Amino acid sequence: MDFYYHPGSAPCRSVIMTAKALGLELNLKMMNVMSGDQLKPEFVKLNPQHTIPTLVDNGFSVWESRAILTYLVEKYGKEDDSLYPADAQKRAVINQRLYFDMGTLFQCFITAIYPQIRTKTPAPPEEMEKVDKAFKLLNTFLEKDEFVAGSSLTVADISILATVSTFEIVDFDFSKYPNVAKWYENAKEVTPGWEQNWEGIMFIKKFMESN
Ligand SMILES: N[C@@H](CCC(=O)N[C@@H](CS)C(=O)NCC(=O)O)C(=O)O
Repeated sequence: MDFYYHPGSAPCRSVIMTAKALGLELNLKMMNVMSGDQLKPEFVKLNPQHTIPTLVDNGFSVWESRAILTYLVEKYGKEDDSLYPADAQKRAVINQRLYFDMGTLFQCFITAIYPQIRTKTPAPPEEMEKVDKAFKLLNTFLEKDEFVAGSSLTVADISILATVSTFEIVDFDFSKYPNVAKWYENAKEVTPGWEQNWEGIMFIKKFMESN
């Protein structure tokens, strides 16, 4: 399976962790989006949206990290795999969390935190308010259960773990959100591939320090 990625990208890291959880080997193909690798015609043929992560499984090309995560579990996981169980209501909660991650949590990373990484300027207060609101919501999701979508680790935890850990680049204080802080400590312990995820975070930290 060819996997087009960059270690600094949270969506890419969520795929790496999910593959590890499923015991899958990825043929890693590093892409430098800063220098435009994703715009090369041979890549645009695979993914006209020219985004990473992109997975090519035996000629079948799929992108959008959360679509890749569910594809991998459905194709290569166990029957009724706990990472993405078959039950419609369990799936609905997992999907809700995945869409929350894509549309709200990761989105506010892009608008509030990413510019700080690129230009070292603090985010406008209204952008940081969106971050606060997103983390408060995540804290609420974690009121009853140990994991973001119930009592066991799912692809929603893996996707959100990739996002939440990326906030560490700016030394984000999780202690204001105690359920999130507790979940984060546990998720780091129990998620396969956490070490590779952390290497990606360190990669961005070094990039920030050297620029
Ligand atoms: N929602 C997408 C986001 C993908 C994305 O925006 N990837 C960025 C890198 S993190 C990218 O490929 N940018 C290059 C481009 O859009 O040309 C996902 O989760 O896969």
